[in-house]
Amino acid sequence: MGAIGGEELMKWEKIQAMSGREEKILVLVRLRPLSEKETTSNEAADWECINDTTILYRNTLREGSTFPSTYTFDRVFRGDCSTRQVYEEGAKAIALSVVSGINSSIFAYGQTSSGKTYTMVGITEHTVADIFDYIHRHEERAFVLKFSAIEIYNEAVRDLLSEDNTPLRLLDDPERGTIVEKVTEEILRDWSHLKELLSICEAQRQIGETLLNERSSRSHQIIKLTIESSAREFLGKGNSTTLAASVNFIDLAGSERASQALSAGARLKEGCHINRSLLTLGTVIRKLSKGRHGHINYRDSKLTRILQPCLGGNARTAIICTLSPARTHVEQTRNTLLFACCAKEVTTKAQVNVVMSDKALVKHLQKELARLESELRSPAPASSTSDYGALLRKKDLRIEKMEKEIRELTKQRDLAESRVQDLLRMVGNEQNSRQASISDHHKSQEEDLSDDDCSVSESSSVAGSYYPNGGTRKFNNPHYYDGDSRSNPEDPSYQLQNNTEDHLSDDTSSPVSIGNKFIRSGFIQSQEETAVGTAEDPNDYCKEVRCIEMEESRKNKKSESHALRTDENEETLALSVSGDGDASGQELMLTPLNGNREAMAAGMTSSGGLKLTRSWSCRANLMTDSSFPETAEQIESTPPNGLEKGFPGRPEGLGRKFPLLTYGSNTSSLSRNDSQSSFESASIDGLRTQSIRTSADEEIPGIHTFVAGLKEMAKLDYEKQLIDGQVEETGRTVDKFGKSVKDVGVDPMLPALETLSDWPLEFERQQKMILELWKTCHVSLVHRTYFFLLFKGDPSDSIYLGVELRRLSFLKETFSNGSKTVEDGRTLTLASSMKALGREREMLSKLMQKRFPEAERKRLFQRWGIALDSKRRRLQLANQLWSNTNNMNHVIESAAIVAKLIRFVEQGRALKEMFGLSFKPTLAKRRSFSWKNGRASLV
Ligand SMILES: Nc1ncnc2c1ncn2[C@@H]1O[C@H](COP(=O)(O)OP(=O)(O)OP(=O)(O)O)[C@@H](O)[C@H]1O
Repeated sequence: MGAIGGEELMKWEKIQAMSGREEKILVLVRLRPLSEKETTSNEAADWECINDTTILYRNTLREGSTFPSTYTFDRVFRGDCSTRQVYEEGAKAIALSVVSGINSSIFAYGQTSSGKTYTMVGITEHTVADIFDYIHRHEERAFVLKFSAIEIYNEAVRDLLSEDNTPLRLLDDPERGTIVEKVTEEILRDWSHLKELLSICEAQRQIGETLLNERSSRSHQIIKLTIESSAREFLGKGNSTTLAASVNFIDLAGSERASQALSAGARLKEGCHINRSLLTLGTVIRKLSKGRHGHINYRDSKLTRILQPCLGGNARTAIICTLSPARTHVEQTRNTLLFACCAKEVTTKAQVNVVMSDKALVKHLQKELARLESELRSPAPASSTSDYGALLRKKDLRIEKMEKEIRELTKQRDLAESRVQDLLRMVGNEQNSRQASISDHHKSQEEDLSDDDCSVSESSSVAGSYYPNGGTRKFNNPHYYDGDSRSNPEDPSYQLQNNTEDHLSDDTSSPVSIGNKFIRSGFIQSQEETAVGTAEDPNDYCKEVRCIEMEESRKNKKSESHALRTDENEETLALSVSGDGDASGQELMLTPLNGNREAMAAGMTSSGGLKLTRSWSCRANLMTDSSFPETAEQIESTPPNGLEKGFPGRPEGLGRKFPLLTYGSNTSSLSRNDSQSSFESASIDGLRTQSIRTSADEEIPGIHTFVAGLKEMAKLDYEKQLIDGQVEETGRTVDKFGKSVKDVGVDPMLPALETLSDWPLEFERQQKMILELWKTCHVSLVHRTYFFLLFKGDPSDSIYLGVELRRLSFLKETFSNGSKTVEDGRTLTLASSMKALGREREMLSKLMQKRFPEAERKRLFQRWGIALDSKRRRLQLANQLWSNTNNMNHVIESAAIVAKLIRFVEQGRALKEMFGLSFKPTLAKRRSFSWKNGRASLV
């Protein structure tokens, strides 16, 4: 015995030498035949496989030339191909890599009913049958086969082989990456046993589905087969090598858009999560297809976290895209093909996974040593000088490669160390802030009575310091922001405002305790990672949150250290927070860049702080110090844009999906999110409430959630228009101004947006309407601030502005009729919205104590015309915020103050791009638009 089997060793050395090569994901397309139903309803089949690699769209006349008519992939399968053929000629080579110790995965992607499950069941069975066959032919080796099955539904992971329905947690293992905790594994003994398990699995799925509204296509199912094999001869003798790899069979949820299958409430929530996983998958594939530059957002969904190795990592991967040929599904088919095209470009680098016993490793090294020694001893033949040269070059290359690896590893180590440092610091900060918030809470309770502005709990502060004409203008005129005085009393919005918001915002009868919420702040972000109603361990939150926190803190640091670049000829406002460490001397300023020197002279003391560029139309106001010239009637009489007619105006329509603007009567508390710098008014976002809330009292979704809600809404809105026929099949939205906007920003796979020809003017107009409607509908100030800071006039903002306008118009109409709307089981009325806004103002007033040092607060009070000896000065200020939507200075400064209060760190375009809200136009020349461009429309 003694020596490890030479043959054995050679074998895995050979396999290892083969591994580590980059290869592209194999993309297969399978067209199913028309279903019986489709045939009965005389559906036309528009797609045809014209050879083994090309699929053709036959109906090009109908679509014009907007889309390509042929698509080429590694292999395409016609409707009459069997699953056996798809396996043999497509997936088999990849799937069976697993027996050589190489991880592999087979995905099925496509819309509902396109044949994903039909295909995957067959592929799984054929693979397992072949694996068993392989095992029988290799009796010299011992195999252990394990089988597990999980389902991801609404971002909750469930073990399909366990009776226990408790959602499973994801854990980050330093060696194995993200793993699912405690997945039941069945040891497989034969194929029929697998069949049995598959049927158990299927039965479980069906039971689960029944519970989950019978929506089979809503979940992602991952079946994993792990194979460990070692030479039987050496088993148990401590000197064997083991190959260990897994093959994953992934039956993804239907890729169709949520609104086509879902309506509201739980279904909407479901769709939202499905979208989250599928959208993230789409984004990840799209980013990977462009090369592995920059951050890949695997961690944004459970699906991509679990499947990270299969997407660009250590695995061989095949994606089977299933298609329906029916004409009515053309859009979904196109989307699937678009996904397939991106997937084609993604590369993975699979390695052979060898687990070597210590003894085997020692033997291997001894052998290697002996070989090198003998090479040294026996001089090479004289003729082989050139061989030496080649060898030397090879070695040099190897050394270079190893040095690179060392550098990479050192970098990783440094990063890990700095993360640990960050974590330690964070833990320390959290403890400090916990204590601070507890004491603040007590203080603020006392202060509610006395409103004594003397305590300072934080070292930075905010006070608008930029004023038109370069001077420091005192806001000592209480009517300075009183835009309402010019409103038309006939105007329903005027009535709404005057009857309600003003007096309600003074309502301080229900103080909200936030002290305890501050303590939990570090956990907020993690809830985005958490399923609704899942009882995940708080440690899990903690773990996930901290990663995000570190990410955030890095981002924050970055944004604090450099100002955003803007076009040189673009006059831009910068919002600067100085950070010189002196609490009393710190200021947040609205500062003009490139164009208003007087303002710079007016006490601008920024010291390399955070700068927020913005391009909402403010120049006119800055220059003229006047309010909007338009009266409320003019604004009112501005015709709604053409898309308004698609507005459903009924609770079960799009109106039900207006979470961003709805005010729940049952969400009464507000709190702070330190990690995300966000702050949510009571019920800003129904979607968010549905998606990530574990306790309504404790959660404050941040900007990520806000953005997720926006995107979802934009998507639903688009789909609504599609259904109503306002969007052509080509994906163009036509509004009454005759402009067309391509369907982008709605689908992550669609890359382009056409610039509106006179977008700057249109932006001005829509912006004004939105500002008015926000006030009329008592929209959360935090929502307004997020929106205002995110959408600054880029052409790609048009989608979001349009959606916002339609939602607000619906809400206004609902409220002015005295009607209510139901959103996710909550009844929303004008009164509940006003109440929520009142609570939000109160909460913001409390945060002022924490965020602004005393001197800063005083300055703010003076600027906003609040007597320093008056009672409840902070609340007075909070009540003034966003109260005059006609005055852009007011709006800007209100946004600045709220941003500071909620610790919103705006990172300009980067932020939007980070969230995937920005989409570059391709056809028309992109026009840079800033407040400078918008001037004409305002003066
Ligand atoms: N290639 C095919 N040949 C014949 N029938 C097919 C084919 N593909 C799918 N079907 C049939 O179409 C129907 C829908 O297929 P399947 O359930 O696999 O779709 P799916 O994409 O998995 O849908 P979901 O997303 O809802 O799970 C089934 O009745 C199936 O038998």
